[in-house]
Amino acid sequence: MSTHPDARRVLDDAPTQLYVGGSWRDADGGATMPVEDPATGEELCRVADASVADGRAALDAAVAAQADWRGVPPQERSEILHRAFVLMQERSDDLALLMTLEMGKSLAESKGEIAYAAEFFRWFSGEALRIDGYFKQAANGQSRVLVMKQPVGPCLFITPWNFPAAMGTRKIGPAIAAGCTMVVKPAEQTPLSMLALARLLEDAGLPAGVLNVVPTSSSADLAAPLISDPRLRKLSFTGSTEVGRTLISQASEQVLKVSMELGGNAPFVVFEDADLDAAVDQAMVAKMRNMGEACTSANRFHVQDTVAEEFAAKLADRMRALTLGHGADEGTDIGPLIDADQRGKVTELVDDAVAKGATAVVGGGVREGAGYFFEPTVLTGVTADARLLKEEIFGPVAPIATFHDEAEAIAAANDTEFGLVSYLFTRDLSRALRVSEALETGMIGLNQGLVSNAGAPFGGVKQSGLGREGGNEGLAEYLETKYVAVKL
Ligand SMILES: O=CCCCC(=O)O
Repeated sequence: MSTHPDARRVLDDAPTQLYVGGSWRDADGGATMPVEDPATGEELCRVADASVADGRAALDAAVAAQADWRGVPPQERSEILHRAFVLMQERSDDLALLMTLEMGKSLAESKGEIAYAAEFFRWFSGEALRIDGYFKQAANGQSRVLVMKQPVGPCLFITPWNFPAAMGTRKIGPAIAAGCTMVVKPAEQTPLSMLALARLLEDAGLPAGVLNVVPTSSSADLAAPLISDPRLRKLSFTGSTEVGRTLISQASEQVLKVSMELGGNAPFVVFEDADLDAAVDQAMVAKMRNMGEACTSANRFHVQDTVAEEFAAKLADRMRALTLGHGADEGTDIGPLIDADQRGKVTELVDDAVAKGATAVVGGGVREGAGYFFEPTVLTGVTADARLLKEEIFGPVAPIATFHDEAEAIAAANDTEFGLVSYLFTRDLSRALRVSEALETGMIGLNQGLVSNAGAPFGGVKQSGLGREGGNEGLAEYLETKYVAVKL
């Protein structure tokens, strides 16, 4: 258990029941599941473990609330979101500590995530006021075209453990703005942050039944009947491509609208004309944010051969200087990975690269002792057949490969079935635009290692997903377009 002076209080105050139809209640039969501290492996508390029947009750509540909720004026929906934004800032310290306890990231990172998560409430409180349509004369002058936007209807959100608040608010924010009701199934490892968000939205005045939260240890069993229920109108998921594929196929039965934020394999491309120190600074952000447990994480570094050695040495120095520890402890830079499975996968990928000829300049293995720690690692001499160039690492490991010219860099960057984000470092404007046009990803960090922004369209191409979250595009995902042909 963390020695942070507020840890016990924050855990004792945290809601641990299901939130359904505006009431807090136990799961069917009183079932509970443990929440573990990944830094120590200890049980922090127990949370209600929703059954299939609890999931159905949550959808019943969302369906029952939909008719009234869509009639609530945009200004009221906007004000609820704005109050939620303010409350999130007021509660930031406690929400961040709760997140660190259940997820492991450092307190500074958790505070950063709470601030980022709150921005989705602020952004969509504005967007709620800008839902429009249009009226025009038909081309032949004989009739009129009236176009209106309406809420899609009840949604199911399946959210991940790596950003337990922000991946929720960027679905919940636009759904509230558009007038949709929802059921949220948070990740089994991190239910506390989502339940705390439900309490916050209740305090912000969100009417009963608009948001329902059902943590469960039986995700697939709970989700499947909801996805095949004809009353559900939309499914939004953030997580692996493998699970996303299954969900898309289940959703096809009812021709559900889907938004999928799936896996990534982000290339971080450094040309010899880049500002190398700035590139190293941004590499630390792109690689080490969230201990590398992010779909946006720089998965592989492609560095021009003339500067690769210098880049690797500078990156290794920065990685060596990081302090591993409990996320709630003063001075911790890097927390643990989420669980033994995740750490096992990272270990396997690093061992594979080393067996095929890579060298660990720093790190390379697990940190022994309690918790799921993995050392910050830089690998050089990574061969083209190493699995970690193709698979998402989701850990603090930076493999460095080299390229000779621009064409080779683009080919290497695009050599993946994923297409979420690329990072590109160059001081040559023409090259920056040329390469940006050639990169097959939904987002590009140009001379910066972070693309996240509530006001921008986040999302991928290829097998990284469908749809966009954030920006104006994020609201459109929750609106249907209806056209009325008007005979004068
Ligand atoms: O795993 C994906 C998380 C994306 C976090 C972000 O929005 O930056």
